[in-house]
Amino acid sequence: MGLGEGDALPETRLQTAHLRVYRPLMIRQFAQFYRPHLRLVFIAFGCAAASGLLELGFPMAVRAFIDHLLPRQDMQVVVLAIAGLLAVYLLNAVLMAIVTYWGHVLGIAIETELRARAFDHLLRLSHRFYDEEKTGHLVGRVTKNLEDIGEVAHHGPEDLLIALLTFAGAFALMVMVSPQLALLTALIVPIVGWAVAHFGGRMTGNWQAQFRRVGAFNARIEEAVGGIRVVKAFANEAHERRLFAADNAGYQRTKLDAYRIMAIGTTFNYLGMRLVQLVVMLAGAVFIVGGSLTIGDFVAFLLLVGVFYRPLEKINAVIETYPKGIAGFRSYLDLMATKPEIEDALDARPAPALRGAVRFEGVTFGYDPARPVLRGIDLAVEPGQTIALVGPSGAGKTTLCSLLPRFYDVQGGRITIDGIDIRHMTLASLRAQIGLVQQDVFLFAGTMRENIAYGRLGASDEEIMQAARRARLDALIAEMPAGLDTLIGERGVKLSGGQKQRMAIARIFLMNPPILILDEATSALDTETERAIQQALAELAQGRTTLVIAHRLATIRDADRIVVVTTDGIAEQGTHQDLLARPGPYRRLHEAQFTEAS
Ligand SMILES: Nc1ncnc2c1ncn2[C@@H]1O[C@H](COP(=O)(O)OP(=O)(O)OP(=O)(O)O)[C@@H](O)[C@H]1O
Repeated sequence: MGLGEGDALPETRLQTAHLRVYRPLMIRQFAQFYRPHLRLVFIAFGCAAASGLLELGFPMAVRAFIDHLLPRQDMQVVVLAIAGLLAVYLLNAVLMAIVTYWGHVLGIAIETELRARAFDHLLRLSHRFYDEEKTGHLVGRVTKNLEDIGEVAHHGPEDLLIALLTFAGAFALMVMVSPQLALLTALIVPIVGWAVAHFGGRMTGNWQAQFRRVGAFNARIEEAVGGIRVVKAFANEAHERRLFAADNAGYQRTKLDAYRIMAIGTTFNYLGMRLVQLVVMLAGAVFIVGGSLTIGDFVAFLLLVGVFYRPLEKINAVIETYPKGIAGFRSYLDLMATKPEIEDALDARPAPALRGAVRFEGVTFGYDPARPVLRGIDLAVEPGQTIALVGPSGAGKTTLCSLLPRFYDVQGGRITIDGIDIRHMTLASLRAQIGLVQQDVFLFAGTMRENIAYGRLGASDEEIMQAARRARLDALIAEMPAGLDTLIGERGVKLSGGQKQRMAIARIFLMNPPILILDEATSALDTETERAIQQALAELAQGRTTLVIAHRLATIRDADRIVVVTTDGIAEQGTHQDLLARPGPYRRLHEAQFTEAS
């Protein structure tokens, strides 16, 4: 289906990297999800098969009724036969109820499992993946895209089984009743079968497009709502509305394409089926007149044609569900095929309790390997030392620090802690020993207690309060009407910048790691808050190996060592006094800030 002009979908890595997932492989991968539910499979499919067989019996019963019972004109036998049919119907009703409920239990169990795996996979994917992807897209992949898989998981194999049974069974009976009519029917069936397969395939493609569309506007909503304060500050509502309208219209077009396919597909199927009926009626009439077919045979045959087509009709009726489920499973497979860039090595061991001797040895790294940000960096930090990283914006200070918890892996050289290459430690044990206070503090929409406790889940109230006290948050908590239970809004919007930073510091007090990375906030705070935060940070750094990314030189005078990072690497290092004494970049930076401040 063609995309209109100006209609290009945002190209993200995941979207363009659509794998060609071959059908047999896909079916095999899907089949493995049934394995833990074999009992349910047996119940649902067993009942479905039994129900299918009972359905087949009905036309034959009608045939016997017309040709053998009616001519006897014995009401007692007629009533008996109808009572027998009632019993069969009741049994069939029970079977269908079982299939409906337990079949869906099975389907939903599979859908839930897929969703859990997809979410788990998202948690495992690395920073680089998230650098490229948009949240809105990813939300769609775990929610809407998987919606109909449960339906397909339930109905797909069951319908297939019933289809096979009824096709084979009905056709055998048709041949038995009238071989000539059966042959005629068999000639027309492939046309209808082709239509179902063809339009189903086109719908699957359309659903994939719809998912991308939904992803695009989810991302748009997520950005506009997430950045609503910026949108309003620039009074750019009209601009956002226009962008959204374009996405919305794109989705509308794709959906209309779907309904066009559906309309044509349904018409084809309907006509195909009716055509068979008419041909059978015409030919049947000729055979009846010629004396080679009884009325009972004729009626039974027409009913058998109905049974024969039911699976096709069913597939057609759910033409939305199947292709949507298949497209959803493809999107799931695509996501799962994206391997986490950074994972535990096979021989990784949990790190012991670290002392914090950090060494960067000839470290080279670039987000794009062709354009390294860091080249041959050598840096050694003794346990408990505080090292301040300073230098021009974009020099790679943050990048250097993000290599330590392995948010990205070095491309050359290595990083060791206490002499162990960090790639030989398990990620969880490494990261549990590195505390990170970022410039841009992220808080979850919850209470102050929950946010502080994120540093160590399961910490007691006493421990949380102690961490809050050390982060100079106790006065604030005492002021709040709900104390620690105060809700702080999405991303902590109800807190001030300084309060958010102290929340981040409290978390790390609770976490109590031997290594610390402080990305100093650039925004200036009032002197009192600034002092409170500096005191809290100084206390936090005590006894821990600390890397501070410093923007204001005044805050790092007491650092054990100051390292000046420039785009060409480490330009110089030493104490504040040492560096000031030389006419190097530090002195220039210092003079610049000093002149600015005065
Ligand atoms: N996630 C990323 N993907 C691609 N490039 C990045 C990414 N993060 C940073 N960069 C680039 O890497 C370079 C170093 O950035 P980095 O944030 O490490 O600098 P910095 O010294 O910490 O700067 P600042 O003092 O402004 O915070 C910059 O050129 C930046 O554009």
